[in-house]
Amino acid sequence: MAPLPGEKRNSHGKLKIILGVSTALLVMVIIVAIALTVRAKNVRTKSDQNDANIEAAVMLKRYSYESVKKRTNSFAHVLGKGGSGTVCKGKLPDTSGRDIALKILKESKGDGEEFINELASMSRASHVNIVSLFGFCNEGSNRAIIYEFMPNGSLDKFIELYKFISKTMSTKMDWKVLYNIALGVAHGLEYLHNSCVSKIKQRECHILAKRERDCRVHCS
Ligand SMILES: Nc1ncnc2c1ncn2[C@@H]1O[C@H](COP(=O)(O)OP(=O)(O)OP(=O)(O)O)[C@@H](O)[C@H]1O
Repeated sequence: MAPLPGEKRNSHGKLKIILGVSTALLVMVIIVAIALTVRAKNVRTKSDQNDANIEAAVMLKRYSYESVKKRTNSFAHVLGKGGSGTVCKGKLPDTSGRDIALKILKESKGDGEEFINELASMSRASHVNIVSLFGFCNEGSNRAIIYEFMPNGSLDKFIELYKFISKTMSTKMDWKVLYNIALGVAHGLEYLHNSCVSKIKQRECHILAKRERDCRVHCS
């Protein structure tokens, strides 16, 4: 049965309403999608700028947690443990592949401002008798500091080993070696004391041995 003229007008009207609503919905979806894309881009740009600002402030390279985890073989080789974290051996996540000691800080709270400020003051200390900083990682609660690797570890253990070797080989300890170690450490401490890096003066310092005659002050 053919539709009555009134029914036909009615279904045309319904179609127009459906088309109108669908077009409005489509336009809304497009606007929301564009707004979300622009917002995500702004957030990304802001976070990139933030990363660049942090790197500039601390004058150190920032590495991702993933890259340091990979280059320390998932923190497999533990060198030692301190009050604030664990130190692992690894390689610098760059093409140099230099040996590093990575200090993974215990789960840390806060927005990391204090961590960044401390890194900034530590990174300003540069001296031949101070253990160098190579970089850092700051991803949420995953925070780590990358130091140059000191193959002979802490000086007290190195001296013990040196004493042991001298004893077993019936040789005398070379006082020149000890004198050079003491001189290097004194130079490092003197630099820290007289440099303008005020915050470092309040830090705990240890002596680590790189080679027989090359010991450096390590501020952790
Ligand atoms: N750069 C490094 N190279 C080689 N070994 C290291 C290095 N840094 C630390 N270690 C080893 O890890 C151990 C712990 O170092 P860490 O800096 O955590 O000591 P700490 O000063 O007692 O720590 P904290 O200040 O957190 O109490 C050291 O005694 C040393 O054996």
